[in-house]
Amino acid sequence: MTARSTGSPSGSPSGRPGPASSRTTPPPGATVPEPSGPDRRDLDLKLADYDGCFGCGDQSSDGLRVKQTGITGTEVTGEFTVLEAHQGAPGLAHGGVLATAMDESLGSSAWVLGKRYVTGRLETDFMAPVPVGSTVYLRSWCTGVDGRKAYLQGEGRIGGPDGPIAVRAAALFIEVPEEHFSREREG
Ligand SMILES: CCCCCCCCCCCCCC(=O)SCCNC(=O)CCNC(=O)[C@H](O)C(C)(C)COP(=O)(O)OP(=O)(O)OC[C@H]1O[C@@H](n2cnc3c(N)ncnc32)[C@H](O)[C@@H]1OP(=O)(O)O
Repeated sequence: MTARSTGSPSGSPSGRPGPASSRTTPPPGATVPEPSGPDRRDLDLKLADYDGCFGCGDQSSDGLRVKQTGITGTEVTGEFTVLEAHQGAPGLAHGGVLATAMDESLGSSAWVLGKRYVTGRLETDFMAPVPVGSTVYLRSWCTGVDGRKAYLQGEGRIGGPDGPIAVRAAALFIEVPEEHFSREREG
């Protein structure tokens, strides 16, 4: 696997600091590997096998049903529409729903790295309220990998890929062995 240097973190469109704390910022020397995960066709097959995810599955009527729309390097784009079931304050998306959408998006970007990752830490900045009925455009990318730790950032924009930023996120994902998931199921 070849590697390139860690890119600089996303800018700060509002003058606020970026979303990443020291725990979600890659250490010096961390690199972003070339993705070795699935191509688009494999991805569709994989998702067809797994409808139960609250973030992207089709089985949960109140789930977010995030649709992944593109993969370029480690950057994954997706979108979902805010339903009434996703409200916090009347008419507005619940912050936890937006955090879940970011977890899904960041997790998809980790997934294209080609290993099994779970979210260890998730940080979010809520930048603007999101009305029910809005489509939120998600974008996440990897900022560095250091051993078992993958660092990711992402954003959700309202109404279009270039719309106003509603939420920004930074996360640390941890690589786990396959047994992680069977162990969790067995309790
Ligand atoms: C393209 C589209 C594709 C779509 C495909 C589907 C995508 C699906 C997307 C779905 C998306 C949804 C995804 C989800 O929702 S995943 C579900 C939510 N997450 C979990 O359930 C994870 C629960 N936690 C655990 O299982 C364990 O705690 C893990 C496995 C994370 C670590 O326990 P483990 O015993 O294995 O390892 P360790 O404790 O030695 O830690 C290892 C290292 O990591 C560091 N560390 C750990 N935690 C933190 C922290 N919080 N901040 C800072 N650092 C942290 C730690 O200090 C250590 O560092 P060092 O001492 O080595 O330096």
